[in-house]
Amino acid sequence: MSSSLCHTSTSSSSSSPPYVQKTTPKSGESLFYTFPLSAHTEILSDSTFPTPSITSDWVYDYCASYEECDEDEQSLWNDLCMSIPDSHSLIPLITSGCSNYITKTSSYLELEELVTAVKIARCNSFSDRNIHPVVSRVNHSCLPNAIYLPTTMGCKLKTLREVEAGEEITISYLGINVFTSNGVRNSRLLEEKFFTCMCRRCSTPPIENRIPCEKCHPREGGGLTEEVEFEEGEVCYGVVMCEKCGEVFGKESLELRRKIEERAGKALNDEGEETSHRAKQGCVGGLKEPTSLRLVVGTELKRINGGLTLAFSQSFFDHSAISVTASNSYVTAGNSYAPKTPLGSTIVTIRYIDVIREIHEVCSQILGPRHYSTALTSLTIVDSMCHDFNRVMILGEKCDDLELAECIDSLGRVWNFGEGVMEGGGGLLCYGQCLTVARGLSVMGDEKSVHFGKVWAERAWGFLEGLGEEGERKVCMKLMEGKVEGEEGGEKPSKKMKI
Ligand SMILES: C[S@@+](CC[C@H](N)C(=O)[O-])C[C@H]1O[C@@H](n2cnc3c(N)ncnc32)[C@H](O)[C@@H]1O
Repeated sequence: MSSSLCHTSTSSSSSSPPYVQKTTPKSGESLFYTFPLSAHTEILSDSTFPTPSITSDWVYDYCASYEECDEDEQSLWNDLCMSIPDSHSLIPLITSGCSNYITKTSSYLELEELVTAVKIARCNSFSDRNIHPVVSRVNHSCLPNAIYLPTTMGCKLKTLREVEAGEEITISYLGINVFTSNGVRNSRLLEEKFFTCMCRRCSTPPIENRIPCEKCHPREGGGLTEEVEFEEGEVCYGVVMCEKCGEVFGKESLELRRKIEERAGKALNDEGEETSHRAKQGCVGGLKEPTSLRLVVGTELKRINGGLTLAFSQSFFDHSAISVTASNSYVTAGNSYAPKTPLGSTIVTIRYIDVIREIHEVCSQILGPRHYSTALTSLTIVDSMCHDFNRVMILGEKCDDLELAECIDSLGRVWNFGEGVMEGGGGLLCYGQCLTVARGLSVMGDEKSVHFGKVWAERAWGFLEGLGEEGERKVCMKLMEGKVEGEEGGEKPSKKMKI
């Protein structure tokens, strides 16, 4: 598409907006843009409704007959109340033609009405509180062509790629989970937004959860080694069947993999209420500072087919650390607090990031490098390292070169994963971390590092050019010119990650 033919601004000379709202059979009211748009163009900006809140108290107050409900109904009420964040918006009720609910403030709502109202609020609000008159009509796609960006007064939508005239505008409601498998994405959408997505990505075979074949993969007696992992030419992958030898993955093996995947997902999504709320809808996510968790470490050995011996703590599947080993012994990677007694159990305190490191090790060895759990746990580790690098650089010091090299190595794989799963997904997934390593390399000061710093800055620029904040863009531009951090009053970039 020629960019000269593309619409570049939302300020159309005609009085009607350059988009139309139409009803589609698959997803209800939808937004279509009338003109072609180039990548990273502002589509529209929107206001936010004032947001009176529906609190748990509110729900109880307006329950018609809680006292009169039978036990099952009361339990439904209780679940409903538990599920309402305190700042939930009342406005969706108005926008969805439920304004009669508002006028009923002096009377009570029936349970069924309220359940409907809360569902409407759930489906239409951003960050669990903001309703936007136009943007709340934008549907979801797992291959979105637009991104939601909050602003001080409301929000705006920008294109992620070129959009053809008359094409539907879509965003992702999934935050970082848009990089997960078809099954995970859809169970989240069903649970949180009450629909099943049927976008192009959902109807094609998944690539985000491919696992190495147990039969033709050379890993007798243990997990994959880093060395083997990345000789991708020799490694065969499949979701339920190996693409090369046709071996069907056994039930037990898939079950174990599913459990590991679930555990990783739980760790990634449980890291903080704030983060998971932010990641729920719209596109702003973010990884929090590592927090401490109390862990129960117990160990048992389990043999699965293919000669792989896995020693894992039972509590790994609840909230704990895990160990992988090649033989009958076991190790507790990086966890000096853990007891060396198999089947024993004790309570230890371990940092969140250390749990992620252990889970990542398991994901990497059992699920392989192409699996989203491996990539996303790796991203969390990279993000944590970037936090540390930023702290060091604020003090005017250089990053530890070995740590920086390790971080860059992992970031390269995360980037490739993002690019493979979604077009332009590398930037979407990790542009902030790319910028940090670019700074780290630039601060190193030698010619080679500065050169590689430019390469990483260019990667970040692919996203930041049209979608980043001004401060980030300035820093990125300086790094692309090969200017060392701090020169000419270079600003510190935000370490925040946006999804
Ligand atoms: C924020 S609203 C979007 C506007 C909505 N289509 C309407 O009619 O008001 C979210 C709701 O739209 C529907 N929806 C959004 N994306 C969808 C998709 N990819 N497939 C099916 N339904 C979708 C679901 O009912 C979802 O709960």
